[in-house]
Amino acid sequence: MSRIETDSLGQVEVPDEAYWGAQTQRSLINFAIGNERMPLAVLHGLALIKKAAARVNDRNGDLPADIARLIEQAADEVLDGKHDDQFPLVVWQTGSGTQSNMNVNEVIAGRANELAGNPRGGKVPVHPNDHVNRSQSSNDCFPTAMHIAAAQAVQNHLLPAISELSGGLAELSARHMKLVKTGRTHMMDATPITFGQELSAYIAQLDYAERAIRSALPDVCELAQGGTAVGTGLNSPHGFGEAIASELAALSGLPFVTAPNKFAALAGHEPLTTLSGALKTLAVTLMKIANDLRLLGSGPRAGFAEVKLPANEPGSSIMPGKVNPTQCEALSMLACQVLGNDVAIGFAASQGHLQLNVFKPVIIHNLLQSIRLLGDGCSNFQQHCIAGLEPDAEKMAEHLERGLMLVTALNPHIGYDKSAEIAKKAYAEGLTLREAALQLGYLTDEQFDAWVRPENMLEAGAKG
Ligand SMILES: O=C(O)C[C@H](O)C(=O)O
Repeated sequence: MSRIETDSLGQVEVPDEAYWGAQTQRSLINFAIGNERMPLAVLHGLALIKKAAARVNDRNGDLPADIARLIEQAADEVLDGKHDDQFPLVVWQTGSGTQSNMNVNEVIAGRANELAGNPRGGKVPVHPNDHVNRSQSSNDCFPTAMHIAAAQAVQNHLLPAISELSGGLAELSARHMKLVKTGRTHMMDATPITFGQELSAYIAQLDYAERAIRSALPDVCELAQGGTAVGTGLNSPHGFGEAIASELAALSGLPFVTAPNKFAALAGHEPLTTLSGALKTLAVTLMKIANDLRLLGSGPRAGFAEVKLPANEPGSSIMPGKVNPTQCEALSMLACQVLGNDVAIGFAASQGHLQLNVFKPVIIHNLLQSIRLLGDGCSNFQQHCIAGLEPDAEKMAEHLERGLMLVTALNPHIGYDKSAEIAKKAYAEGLTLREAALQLGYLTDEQFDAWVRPENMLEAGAKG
């Protein structure tokens, strides 16, 4: 069953059960592209704006109090997730997000009218444009919703997940701070390091990424709302931007403020581009961690085999007993996606034409996907990889003993050239360093014991 809804182009048939109106229905018909829905976080961001706008408009005397109350009530239902099925539009629509803004305006009006005792949908007593969209344009609402959604996702999902992974690595690092193993540079044997030291690098790298993300947040907390169509604020009252930003801050608990230049807030997306750059830094860090651990876990017989990754599931459908570094694979795949998303965001953000950037949906779709993947990735990797990861101390000791670069400890005693001769002879003739050194007559057995001590080669100022 259907009903007739109208917009400025005429009449449209809308399913009876839908709260939306003509403009949402037209978008559904005109943009049957892909199956990427507009993220719910953006739609909830828009609903929060409608609620805040109703309050400010009510206070200013720009909306009758009963209409404002109906809008707030319907917006609250949307925010509670009661109407999530009423937002069917895809990302690949108008570049300003107008159709999703209208989708939210129509659903809130459609439900408010029902709450007022009228049939679902329609424009009486609550009109989607005149009342729900009062003092607003999609051009300021949509970027505001983008910033709200991004800030909430970073604050509530990503930052706690980074701490979780960092905490797990810190615990593992502390537990193995004295476990000596061979270091590797250029993928070749180098001087010793402890497993704890090796892991401490990952924690510091995560800290850099986290700091970059945190420092992007203040600009993301600046909101375009109040700029209306082109940034001048036409059709909104004086002070509307400041008033709605503080209303949104109070409603969300996040430190939102009005953007100092509304023209830039509509036409550009520098704050979200910067945030995406910081997410790229985190993806780069996670890629390094995942790659290192799958290398160190390679084997179990014919690889490095210095760490044992948790055996979470059978790895192969054909090779019995094989276990694969699947957590590292998932983490590095999602890092690739985030790196790609950052490229798409960069292209899209560079396409501001005159007063409006019309690549907004693709920016926020990619950005929220990156935040979600990184947050889930950090938590999942902690729980299903780091928490169950154990070093193989025996294998580490074996590699250390056979390693030729312990010879570096002899540099201060016999010089680089003689030390190099020892290493080359040991490698060429399959000897230990000790055997080669003694055969060359460059030092005694006792001197070798005193000078070549991996545990004394782990910090600045140490001399073998
Ligand atoms: O939807 C609006 O409020 C404005 C639209 O994006 C436009 O600039 O044409």
